[in-house]
Amino acid sequence: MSTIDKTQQDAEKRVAALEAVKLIKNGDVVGLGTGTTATFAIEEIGKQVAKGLKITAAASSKRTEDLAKSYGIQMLDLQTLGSIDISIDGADEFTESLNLIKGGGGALFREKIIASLSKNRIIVTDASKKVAQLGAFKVPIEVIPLALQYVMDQVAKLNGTSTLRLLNQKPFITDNGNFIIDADFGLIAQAEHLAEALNQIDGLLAHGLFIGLTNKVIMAGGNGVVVFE
Ligand SMILES: O=C[C@H](O)[C@H](O)[C@H](O)COP(=O)(O)O
Repeated sequence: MSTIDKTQQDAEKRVAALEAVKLIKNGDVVGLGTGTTATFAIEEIGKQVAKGLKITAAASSKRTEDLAKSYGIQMLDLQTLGSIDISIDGADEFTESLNLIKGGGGALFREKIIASLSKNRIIVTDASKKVAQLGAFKVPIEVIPLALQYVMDQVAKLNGTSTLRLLNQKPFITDNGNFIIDADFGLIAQAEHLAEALNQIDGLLAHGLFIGLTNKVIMAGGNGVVVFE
């Protein structure tokens, strides 16, 4: 991607994020996503908190938690939360039917917990994330390390090709101490079925197919903001 494209994409991410933050009300418990788009939302929430917005929040990753704290946002422990009023997060791909692939940043497990707890799940994206069919982006899968080969073999039975995610030539380690494999299933004809099949695999902590976990996608593109709900 050229610098101009990246600048345009960042501008779109920011517009979408700011639009989502307008939905937050005083007193809300807010779920904070992870990634570059969620970061724009967290920065804006921080500005609103400085101006007097009263909220508490839960983070989907250590880096989000650190960022939110740096903006003075009061953080809650996800472990003790029974419900979240609104969550704002990014996505790697989405369809008009509001199915997503998430986990490009490796935060999918906590993001899924936040989405599951949340009453109003908002996804913010630039226009590049909209697809007719999921699957050009590989499906991130968080795996308990000792089950790595087993999970890769099960993924192969579902016609997926697994690649262990690396960082500095070592396995990428999630906030939960696990590995990520990026699984290529090609274009996914029936995302619901694949999600169900992946859910059955022991040792697979979470996969990046988010099915029925989104209320609204706010997408910003060259022609302004489009909302899918
Ligand atoms: O684990 C990371 C998350 O699922 C992100 O929301 C996703 O990867 C999109 O990230 P970004 O907003 O940086 O494109």
